[in-house]
Amino acid sequence: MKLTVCGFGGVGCRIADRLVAADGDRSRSFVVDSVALDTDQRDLSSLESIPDDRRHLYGVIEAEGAGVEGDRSVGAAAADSEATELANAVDDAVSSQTDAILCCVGLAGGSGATALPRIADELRRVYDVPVYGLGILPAGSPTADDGSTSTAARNTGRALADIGAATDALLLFDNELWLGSGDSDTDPDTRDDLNETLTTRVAALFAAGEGDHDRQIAERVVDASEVQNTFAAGGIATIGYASQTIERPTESRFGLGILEQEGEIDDTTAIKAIETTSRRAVRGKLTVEIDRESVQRGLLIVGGPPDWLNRRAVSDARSWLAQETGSVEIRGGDMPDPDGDTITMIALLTGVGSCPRVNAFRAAADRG
Ligand SMILES: Nc1nc2c(ncn2[C@@H]2O[C@H](COP(=O)(O)OP(=O)(O)OP(=O)(O)O)[C@@H](O)[C@H]2O)c(=O)[nH]1
Repeated sequence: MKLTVCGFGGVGCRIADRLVAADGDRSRSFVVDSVALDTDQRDLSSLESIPDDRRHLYGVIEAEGAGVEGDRSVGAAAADSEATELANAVDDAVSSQTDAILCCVGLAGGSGATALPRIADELRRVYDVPVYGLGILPAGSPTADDGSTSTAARNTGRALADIGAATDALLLFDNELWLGSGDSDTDPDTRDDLNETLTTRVAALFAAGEGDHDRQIAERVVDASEVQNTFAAGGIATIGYASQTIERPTESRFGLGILEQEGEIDDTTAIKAIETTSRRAVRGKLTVEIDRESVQRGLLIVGGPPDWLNRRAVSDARSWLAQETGSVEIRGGDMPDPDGDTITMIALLTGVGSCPRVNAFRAAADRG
């Protein structure tokens, strides 16, 4: 599925930048073009993969090129004063190839989270393609023991409401869930690790439907419309991901290990590998923790060498996901990788009705 990737604010631009870099590293390309919009000149300059002419500093009068330090009212004023320029900047990065526009943002900040809903509204009015949000929840509890709430928590609650309403679906990543103990999500090394974890999952999902230079055609290739139809449930979305290294069996033609060649894999081994990987993807850590029974739609993508993609096992894994989520709309697809040595499972769960962290941030915003 081909994306125009947009970064809004410091966090959003860093993540968009990582996605563009990840796209350059893989054989299946999913990025059509990219754009970075921020009020902070230093953050914009530190990007590595989004081209210079796609980086736009805005709100110089309001923020003086130094960001807004979490102040949503300054961020909103900056976005309002240059709304047309920002929309035009995204416009330049959208082409006839674009299947969807992905808007990345840190929900706790002041610039990106206030600019995104304004621009997303405009993009949805102009384009036929869906506009998806990719939002980062900050680490930490939204409410302190004494009942007080931080600016970051209140900002996040407000951003969830605004961006949720302005986009076709909002994919979330929760820093708290993925943070090692004692780490802080403001530490540059830690946030690079978080961004890597996120990028791996998001890139795997969107690259899944893209051709691998016509190598091997899957029996059931993931189509951009499958991803779009899954996201069409709307609301909150999350990704589950697991991969398992497989050992290809070898046999020797003359015994005693002479002239070893690849042997056939037996069904039981392939079925077991797909079963365990799908369970790990869905029951393991998602990008944001949700109540799995509140999912409306799901997409399960299975990647690996074609002879390991056992039809029955793949179909059983989908049925299992339907049971696990109580959803009747589970789509599926293959991502064959003839030279690969891993089974990869990507589970996209959408239309989430219950997400405890989202509820907690919304409550913090209501209280504040
Ligand atoms: N996953 C991730 N989280 C980050 C990153 N940088 C910051 N955060 C988290 O996002 C929160 C907000 O960070 P800020 O730096 O204020 O956000 P920002 O995007 O620069 O803000 P604006 O540019 O005003 O939109 C931080 O408190 C961290 O919780 C990052 O690169 N990746």
